[in-house]
Amino acid sequence: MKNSHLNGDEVHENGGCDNDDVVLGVDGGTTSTVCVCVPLLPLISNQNLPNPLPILARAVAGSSNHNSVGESASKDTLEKVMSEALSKSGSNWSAVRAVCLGVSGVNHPTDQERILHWLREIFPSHVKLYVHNDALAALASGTMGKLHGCVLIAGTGSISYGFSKDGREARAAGAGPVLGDWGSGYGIAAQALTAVVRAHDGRGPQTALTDRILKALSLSSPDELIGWTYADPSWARIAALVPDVVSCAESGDQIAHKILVDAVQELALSVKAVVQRLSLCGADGNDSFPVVMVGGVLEANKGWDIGKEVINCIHKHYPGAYPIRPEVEPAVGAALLAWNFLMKESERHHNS
Ligand SMILES: Nc1ncnc2c1ncn2[C@@H]1O[C@H](COP(=O)(O)OP(=O)(O)OP(=O)(O)O)[C@@H](O)[C@H]1O
Repeated sequence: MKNSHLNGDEVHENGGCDNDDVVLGVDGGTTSTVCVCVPLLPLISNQNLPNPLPILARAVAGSSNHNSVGESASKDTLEKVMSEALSKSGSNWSAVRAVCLGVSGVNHPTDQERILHWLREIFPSHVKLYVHNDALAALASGTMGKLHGCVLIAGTGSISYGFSKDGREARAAGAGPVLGDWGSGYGIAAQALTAVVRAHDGRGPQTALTDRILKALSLSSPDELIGWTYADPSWARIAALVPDVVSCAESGDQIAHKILVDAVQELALSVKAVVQRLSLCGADGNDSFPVVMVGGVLEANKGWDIGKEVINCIHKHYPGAYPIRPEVEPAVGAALLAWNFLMKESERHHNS
């Protein structure tokens, strides 16, 4: 493997890269971190992206959200996952031409700067570095690297994130369960558990959620839910109950149905907030724009399909919104973003 020996401003006929040069795309989530290593040349030499995109290697590690695991563990995880992807691809650090990290917990320019500063200690100055919130990588995974439109992520947590054609960005929700992400997996499951306890106390109506959830958790009484939640309050463990809520709603339980209807409203509201702030729908409200749908909660279900209901709700306000369920994972979206940024810089260089 050769070092490209280019500084960032040099542009050759092939876009300024060697055959062996690679791009790293990283999706740093709260649950896991994925890094893909992509060869740069096929991306540069094709006007259209090759389909399927060549992936040299993929590596997976644990959480890299600094809010969850702390800064030092987050750095260790990111470095480890990049190193593993490079070694699996038979490549090494000196072949890296650009890196795009989409990391959850990057919410402020200071988060971005801190990570960029640390990355600069690993990579020499000619390597292009881009650090963003992981939602941006998810958006790019649906738009094949184009930064336009809105992404809705609903997994354990939820967030809506958008980008306008003139480069403005906006987000809504994604602040965690304490701060009201009621459309998230955690939000839905917490509402369901609350409904069970309320019914048991006599503070709320009876619901099929009681039997369903107790069975799923191998518990015999709602009283035991107190010990169950205190034993391990991790968000993903609670959020895992969403398919049980969906089943109850599908069997006609009104409480479960109402919880899902409220979640749909919350998720659609977060998309609408982003669309409004960025005027993605245009002055007359009819412009078309993509809404990239990501996360387990938006999985298509035969009966109660949360993702479909969210889209129906968005369509009432914005008929031009078109849903995209990405065919590639967010880490590939991050690699595509790095490629896109490189192309833009190369164009700017040619035009100057
Ligand atoms: N068929 C389904 N219908 C609805 N929800 C589902 C379905 N399958 C899984 N889920 C829910 O999806 C959530 C997990 O989704 P996902 O794996 O995308 O999240 P994550 O990566 O753990 O979280 P995050 O994106 O917040 O980091 C859980 O709440 C789970 O209960």
